Amino acid sequence: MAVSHRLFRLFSPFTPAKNNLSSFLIRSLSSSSPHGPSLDPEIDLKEAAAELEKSSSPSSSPSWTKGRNFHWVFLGCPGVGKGTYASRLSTLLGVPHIATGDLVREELSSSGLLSSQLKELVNHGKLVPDEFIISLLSKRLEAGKEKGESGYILDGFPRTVTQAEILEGVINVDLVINLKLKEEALLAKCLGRRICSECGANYNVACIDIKGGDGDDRMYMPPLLPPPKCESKLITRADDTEEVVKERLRVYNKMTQPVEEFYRKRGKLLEFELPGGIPQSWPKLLRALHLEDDKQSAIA
Ligand SMILES: Nc1ncnc2c1ncn2[C@@H]1O[C@H](COP(=O)(O)OP(=O)(O)O)[C@@H](O)[C@H]1O
Repeated sequence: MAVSHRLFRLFSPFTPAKNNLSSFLIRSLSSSSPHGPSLDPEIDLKEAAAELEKSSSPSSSPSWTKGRNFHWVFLGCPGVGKGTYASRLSTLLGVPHIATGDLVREELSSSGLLSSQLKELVNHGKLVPDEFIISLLSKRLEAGKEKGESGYILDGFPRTVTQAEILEGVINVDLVINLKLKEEALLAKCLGRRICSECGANYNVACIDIKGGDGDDRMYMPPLLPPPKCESKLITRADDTEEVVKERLRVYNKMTQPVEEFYRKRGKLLEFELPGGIPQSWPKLLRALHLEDDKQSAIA
């Protein structure tokens, strides 16, 4: 039996508590999932959306720069820099950066059968089942809501049209930033990625220099090297090998690219082509978002 089916069987008995975010996300999933039995066929997405509207903070501000109830999503291929820019915006806007990849990796660090089955998927560049990711994200959003979080920047979710439909049914996403980068740079950026095993900070040892030509500008991305305190603690993600990155790029094109179209049709997609490294891209991204960062020269 395929790993994803075995995992679905592990998750399908999940019975969420009533009247909370997890409950609505999971019940929405069960009524829309094309590949699994329904947990509660009487609940539909509209009902979930209406209930959530009552229970969550208001999010209908027409301007994405108003207030702190940002519900933003980052899309983009592996290695494009979603984590880097989502985390900078999260600091600037004072809303949490929620990366489903981080939630998955935390889960993988626990032992047990489920964790080893998930590891098999992640380390082969496959997506984990929608049920699992919805369950993880729901728990994270619930915990945030209890702490008074009233907005967030999602990174790595949604990654399938099913996930996007579910999210759209329960939350009013204001803006989807679709980061783009020359394909030649993506693989090099994933292979150069390093993480500090102690503080979790991300670095990149790749020095990318793509010659211009045919109307294209030269693209230079200097390495993002660690400070001395992290230098000896750097690790590489198990899924950042050449073979697995190529598979992740293939999976992105097949499963996640349709999500771009999903948001384009709804007028929520902001396409942003990264012109180079952080010093060039960050100010340009801020301008595209009509944001200002007083400290930008210090942190670029
Ligand atoms: N929304 C999601 N749906 C399914 N799987 C996910 C999702 N988010 C993260 N994952 C799993 O976690 C892995 C790592 O995610 P992430 O850190 O976002 O990687 P990337 O650098 O490829 O964008 C993915 O390859 C996938 O296995």
